[in-house]
Amino acid sequence: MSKEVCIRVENVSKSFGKKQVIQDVTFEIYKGEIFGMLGPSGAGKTTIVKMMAGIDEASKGTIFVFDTKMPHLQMMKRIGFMAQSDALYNDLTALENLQFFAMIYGLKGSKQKKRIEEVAELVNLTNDLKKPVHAYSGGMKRRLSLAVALLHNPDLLILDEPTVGIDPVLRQAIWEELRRIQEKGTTIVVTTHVMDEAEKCQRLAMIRDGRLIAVGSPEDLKKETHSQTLEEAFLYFGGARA
Ligand SMILES: Nc1ncnc2c1ncn2[C@@H]1O[C@H](COP(=O)(O)OP(=O)(O)OP(=O)(O)O)[C@@H](O)[C@H]1O
Repeated sequence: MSKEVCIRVENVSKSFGKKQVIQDVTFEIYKGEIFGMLGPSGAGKTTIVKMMAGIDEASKGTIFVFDTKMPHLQMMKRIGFMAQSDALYNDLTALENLQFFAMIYGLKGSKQKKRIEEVAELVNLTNDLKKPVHAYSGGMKRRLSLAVALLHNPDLLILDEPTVGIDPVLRQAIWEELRRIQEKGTTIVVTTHVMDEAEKCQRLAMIRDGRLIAVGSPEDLKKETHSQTLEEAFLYFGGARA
């Protein structure tokens, strides 16, 4: 794997009104890796990935994606973002949803058709495209959201809790898909509060109370803290900083 930088988070803080929720966070994500953002609910994972995706702006500090300061409209076209709640049109079929978002990305005609077929195949929804989304299960909606995020072939894919509410079998299928996408050279950022998912990432950032408490590969983070599990390592780093 190359060590070229995809995302550089530099001294980033974020406040909502008087409440500071991200405190001077600095780390890098390399091109082509699956990078995890691990932390409990409310730690600040969503806030950080939204700033990476250019949906929100840092109050202090800077985020660079492919050396471009975010937010940046052109760069956002190279990013696929899957939010925590599915932003789908329930009354439309899955195919119509994909066609709608493809149009927004400027994909038309035979190119659009081909790309929709590809992403549907990738998330295993080829045979369910004609169903209205309101007839979809939660897991199918997540997979359709992933397909939407992949439509424009992004160089960077940012997924906010992609497998929440998804059963273990589907969760495994999604991870297999992510690895396939990674093999094509895409950098993937995934937020999670689940330790076994964090284990699947090449490297991860541990976030607690808006602070970066550790960053490294799951192996290194465990070794460094003489821990058997990532959970133990997380508690160690959290406690060491408290
Ligand atoms: N728009 C907002 N206005 C005010 N506070 C906010 C806003 N968005 C997030 N926060 C606060 O920022 C903190 C971090 O929230 P964030 O959603 O980033 O955490 P998270 O780690 O992604 O949690 P979860 O796993 O539950 O999604 C929380 O205290 C949250 O209440």
